[in-house]
Amino acid sequence: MARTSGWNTTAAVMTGAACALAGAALAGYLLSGRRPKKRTKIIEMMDELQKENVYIKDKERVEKLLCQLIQDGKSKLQIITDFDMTLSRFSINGKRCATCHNVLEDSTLVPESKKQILDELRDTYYPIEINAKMTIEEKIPFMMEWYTKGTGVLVECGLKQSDLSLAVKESNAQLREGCDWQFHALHEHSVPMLIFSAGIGDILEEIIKQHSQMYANMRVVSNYMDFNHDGMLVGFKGDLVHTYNKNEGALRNSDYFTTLKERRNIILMGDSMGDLRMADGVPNMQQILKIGFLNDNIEERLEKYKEAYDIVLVSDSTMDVPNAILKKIL
Ligand SMILES: Nc1ccn([C@@H]2O[C@H](COP(=O)(O)O)[C@@H](O)[C@H]2O)c(=O)n1
Ligand SMILES: [Mg+2]
Repeated sequence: MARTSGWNTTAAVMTGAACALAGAALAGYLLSGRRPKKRTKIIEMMDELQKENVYIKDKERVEKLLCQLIQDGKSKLQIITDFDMTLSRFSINGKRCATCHNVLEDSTLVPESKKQILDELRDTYYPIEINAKMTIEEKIPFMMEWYTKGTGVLVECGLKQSDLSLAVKESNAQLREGCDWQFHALHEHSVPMLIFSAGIGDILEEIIKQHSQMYANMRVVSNYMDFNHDGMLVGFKGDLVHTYNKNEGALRNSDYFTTLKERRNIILMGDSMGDLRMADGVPNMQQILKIGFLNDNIEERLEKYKEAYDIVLVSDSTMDVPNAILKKIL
């Protein structure tokens, strides 16, 4: 078991009725002579949640949720997460990291003439994706247009399956710090993880393989490439997944959620308002803790994110908060 000694104790202390324990304030009191501020709640006791970039609008709700998730334990838990800019990093030293699409679009596999078209598409549609004023319904036709045109251009580039690995290697796509620990821990504790992405499934898996590991408890729903017998890209399989249709299609005819029906508690992680719909197909859901990474257009979107996500992490390049919560549940 890959547990650190710290977590066994913490997990034990935090179970069941012990959720409202007072913490280790006595030492501070004896040292300072001043009456310490009592920390009686889980959200107060978790250092990761005290950071300035962590926003929790309804602390009472999150406290109750955390208590319930901890009390119900790992056997009732499943994870549903977005990939690009949620599991993967948004930027490194101020430079944007590649999304799955960018891995190909910016690679040497794509001729300059096509790059120009793809750049123009990105400049047109990405501002719409992150626009704080438009509704999801207003954005959907634009996302359909972007994804249809963009994948169409990729198909015209004569991409080969055998080139994908090198394209990922040469890109700056990265996983957030702490993903490796998280993937390993979820696998060790047999907690299922659904990765629901409007990126490109083949690239997503390659990024995970190169920077961590694909485990048996992971299931990916995404846009997968269709290659012919010669390994040339000829199209994309199935219905298109874009940023704002994650509530439909892909999982409708699948038995994924039904086989997990006893796992009624969800931790959902995403970076867009569309990601909030990823758990729409879960039957008999009991608790859902929504953790949102806000990476871009921050000021304009913060209020909406605080309304929609239980915990909002602003410009955070790590998995520290989700992992701290998982350490209490697993
Ligand atoms: N041509 C495109 C199309 C989309 N993107 C970005 O991909 C992300 C979608 O993947 P998720 O895992 O987050 O669902 C989204 O952030 C789009 O901006 C792109 O870069 N190029
Ligand atoms: Mg994303």
